[in-house]
Amino acid sequence: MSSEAFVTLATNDNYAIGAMVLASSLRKVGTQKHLFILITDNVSDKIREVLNKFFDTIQLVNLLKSPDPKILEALKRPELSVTLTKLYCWKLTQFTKCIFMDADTLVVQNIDELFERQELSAVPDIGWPDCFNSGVFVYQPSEQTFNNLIEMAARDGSFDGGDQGLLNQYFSDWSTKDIDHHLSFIYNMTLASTYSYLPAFKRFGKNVKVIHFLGSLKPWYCSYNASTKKLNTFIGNDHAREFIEKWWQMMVDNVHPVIEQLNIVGSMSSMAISNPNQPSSSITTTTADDDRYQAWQQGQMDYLGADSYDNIQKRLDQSIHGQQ
Ligand SMILES: O=c1ccn([C@@H]2O[C@H](COP(=O)(O)OP(=O)(O)O[C@H]3O[C@H](CO)[C@@H](O)[C@H](O)[C@H]3O)[C@@H](O)[C@H]2O)c(=O)[nH]1
Ligand SMILES: [Mn+2]
Repeated sequence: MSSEAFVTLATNDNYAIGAMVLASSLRKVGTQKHLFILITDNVSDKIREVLNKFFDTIQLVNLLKSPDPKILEALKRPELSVTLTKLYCWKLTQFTKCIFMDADTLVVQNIDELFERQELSAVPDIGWPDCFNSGVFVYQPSEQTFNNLIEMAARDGSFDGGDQGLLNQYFSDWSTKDIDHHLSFIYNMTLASTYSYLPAFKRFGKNVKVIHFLGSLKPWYCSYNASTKKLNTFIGNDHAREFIEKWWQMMVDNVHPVIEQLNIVGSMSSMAISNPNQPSSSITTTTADDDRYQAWQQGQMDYLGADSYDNIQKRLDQSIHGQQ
């Protein structure tokens, strides 16, 4: 077994779909590295079956039942539970070096060269470039580091309530200590950069190796027409659209056939690709009925049903009008 791995995390079926697309994209660019996913109880059995086809190892972690008192102490802050799950990647000491990638990333060129970098290497966050973005990072598994991180989470919390704040607190000299720990932006290009610095994107965009769909508009919330290879509705610039369509094309070409082969589309009563911020009833697509199944066969996949546009619109309204 290779001693180096790409590691991701999914705590629900939505992110698991993202993880499958990520894994497909990694294989498509020819990596031979181990593909590893951490999941929690909430990932459905059907989706786990599909994940098996994409990942070499699926590891279930269940923090809530963890016997470790330090973890339970930290879990008094429920919003940290997902954060702590990501930290579990440090426990994979069967590997000497790993690259953690968020489930909302897509690889478009081989990135195996990152295994030559040291812990902790990452890309500056475009919101505050003295902090790194924790969507892609090179690290070295270690029980000691894991314990230190959990201790810090329990003691100090995280300044942004997520793993990114905590990791930046822990690796606090990242921005000043060693420039070799700064990865090029091409390893974690966030879509917002196509809005905030378009000329740079036009000049360097072709070099991009990893796209990160950071923020609340995840590709799986968009509705895509596989016949026209276009998003059905999309508010945003053409570059962002192009990347989301790339994600969807990977989904249609590599993930959907596996789901179909396992006969999940026909047998599932509902496929809950839902947004945790919205009531799930309004955005659950029932795939069992014949009409939906036929639509799938014709490439008309609309995971979120007709309501997806409304939900995106609502979220955009919230950000434009500043309502939380
Ligand atoms: O309900 C959830 C939420 C997140 N994740 C996993 O955690 C990652 C991070 O969440 P994400 O929604 O991708 O966050 P971002 O929109 O990317 O926001 C930023 O803030 C997060 C919290 O600090 C960091 O984890 C991210 O790396 C950083 O890019 C995901 O990709 C998944 O792998 C789940 O499995 N389930
Ligand atoms: Mn992310």
